[in-house]
Amino acid sequence: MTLGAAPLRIGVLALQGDVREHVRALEASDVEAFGVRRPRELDGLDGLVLPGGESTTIAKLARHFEVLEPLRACIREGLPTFGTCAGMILLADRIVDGTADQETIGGLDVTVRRNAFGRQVDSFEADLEMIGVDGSVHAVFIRAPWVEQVGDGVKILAAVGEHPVAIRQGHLMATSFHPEIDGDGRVHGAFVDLVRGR
Ligand SMILES: NC(=O)CC[C@H](N)C(=O)O
Repeated sequence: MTLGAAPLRIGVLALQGDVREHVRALEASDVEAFGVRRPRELDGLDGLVLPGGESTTIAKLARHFEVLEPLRACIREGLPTFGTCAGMILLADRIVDGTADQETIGGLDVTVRRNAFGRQVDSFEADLEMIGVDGSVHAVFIRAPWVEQVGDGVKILAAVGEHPVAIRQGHLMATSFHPEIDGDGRVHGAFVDLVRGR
């Protein structure tokens, strides 16, 4: 008899945003998923999701809970991490239209523009082709960022017009949209594949 491997453990940063929906979407890929907030809860994770919400608020809360530096350290050390919407902004090394004192966690060699699609199209939905996901992805954008400039190591997985909205750089992945809304878990599945591959 062989023993089954322990399921992967994936944390969802639970400072703000739709944590429960991310947990559910991850569970569709047979992983153990749960909210994390304290530095010690990052110990032993196989992967991490940074949800959408308000990037300025999440960064401030991360400072308050003294988890900002531990998050930076985990990402530097190679923890596979998936940022969605505000989570994409938090993973970006550079942002445009942030607030004056806005901090990010960083790690992705990209410039991300906040609220990029403008007031006319504050929120919209689109069916996209995305590298690594079979079939089209129904993507929900809510005051979403786009990727304005990418470094050499960044692979563009999906775009709206000429604007990248899903990217990967090594152990990091990010989408401008909210795959936990209206999704069927396939985008989270692509992230779980990334985690399994590392
Ligand atoms: N849905 C979202 O996560 C919106 C992101 C938000 N506009 C920000 O700047 O953080």
